[in-house]
Amino acid sequence: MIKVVICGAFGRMGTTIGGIVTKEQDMQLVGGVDIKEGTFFGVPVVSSDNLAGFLASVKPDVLIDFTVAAATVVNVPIATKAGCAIILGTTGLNPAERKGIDDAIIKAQVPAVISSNYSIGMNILWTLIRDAARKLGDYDVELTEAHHRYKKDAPSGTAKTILQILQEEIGPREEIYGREGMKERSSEIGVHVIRGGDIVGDHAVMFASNYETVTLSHRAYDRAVFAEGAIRSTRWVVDKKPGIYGMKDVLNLA
Ligand SMILES: NC(=O)C1=CN([C@@H]2O[C@H](COP(=O)(O)OP(=O)(O)OC[C@H]3O[C@@H](n4cnc5c(N)ncnc54)[C@H](OP(=O)(O)O)[C@@H]3O)[C@@H](O)[C@H]2O)C=CC1
Ligand SMILES: O=C(O)C1=N[C@H](C(=O)O)C[C@H](O)C1
Repeated sequence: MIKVVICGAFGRMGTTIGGIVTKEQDMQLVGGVDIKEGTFFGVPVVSSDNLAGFLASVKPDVLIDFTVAAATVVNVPIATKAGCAIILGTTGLNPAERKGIDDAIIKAQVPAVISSNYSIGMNILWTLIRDAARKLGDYDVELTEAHHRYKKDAPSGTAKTILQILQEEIGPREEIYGREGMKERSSEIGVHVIRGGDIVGDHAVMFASNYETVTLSHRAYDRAVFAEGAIRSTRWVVDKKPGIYGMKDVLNLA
C-alpha cells in the first residue's frame, strides 16, 4: 500500500487528487497539509507547523505538493527530511526557490518527480514543439496561455517550460510579454497571458511565416487530467533511486 499525504489539501488540485487517491486500490490517503487544519476525506489535515511531527507518526511514502511557492519551500524540505518521495506540481517558484527544493531532495537522498504539467497530452506536446522549433526555427513564434481567474502565477509553469524548449532550440531570443505602442517585430518570442472565468488550462504555440501559420495547442478540460498524471507519477516514484525525475521519465518519453 502506498501511503500518501497531500499538500494543499483544501485547494482545487488537492481535493481533486485526494478524491482519486481514496479510490485507488494500492494507495492510502493518510493526511493532508494546508494553512487551516481540519479533515479531508476522513483524514487529518495539519499545518506546516505540525508537519514534521505528523509525518513521523503516519510515515507516508509520498508527499504530493500542489500549493504556492511560499508553502512548497517550507513543506517539501520537511517531507524530504522525513524520507518521503515527492511529487511536485506547484508552479511559480523562482530560480533560488527551485534550487532550494532540488538541494533538499538531493541532500535527503529521496526520489522526486517535478513537472509544471502532469497531463500526458502536454508532455507529448512538448516533444512536438521541440521538433517543430527545430524545423521552423526561422518562423515568428508566439506563445499564448489562458487560465482561470484565481491563478496567481503568470506566465504559467507550463508556458515557462515551453519557453525553455523554444530557447534551447531557436534561442537566445528576447521574450516580449504582451505588446503595446509602436515597435516593429524583430527576432523575439511573444508571450500572451489570459486570466478569466474557470478556464482549466489552454496553451498554444504559433509558428508564423509569410504564407502560413502552424499552431500546436493543448486544452485541459478537467483538473482530473493533472491529478491522474500525479497519481501515475506517485505509483512510479516509490521504487525509484534517489534523484530528480520528470514526467518524461514516468512516461518513458526520454
Ligand atoms: N503541474 C501541474 O500539472 C499543475 C500544477 N498546478 C499548480 O498547483 C498549484 C496549486 O493550484 P490550485 O490547486 O489551483 O491552487 P489552490 O489555491 O486551489 O490550492 C492551493 C492550496 O494550498 C493552500 N496553501 C497555501 N499556503 C499553504 C501552506 N503554507 N501550507 C499548506 N497549504 C497551503 C491554499 O490555501 P489558501 O487557499 O487558504 O491560500 C490552498 O488550499 C499552483 O501552483 C498551480 O499552478 C495546478 C494544476 C496542474
Ligand atoms: O494553476 C493551474 O490551474 C495550472 N497550473 C499549471 C501551470 O502553471 O502550468 C498547469 C496547468 O496549466 C494548470
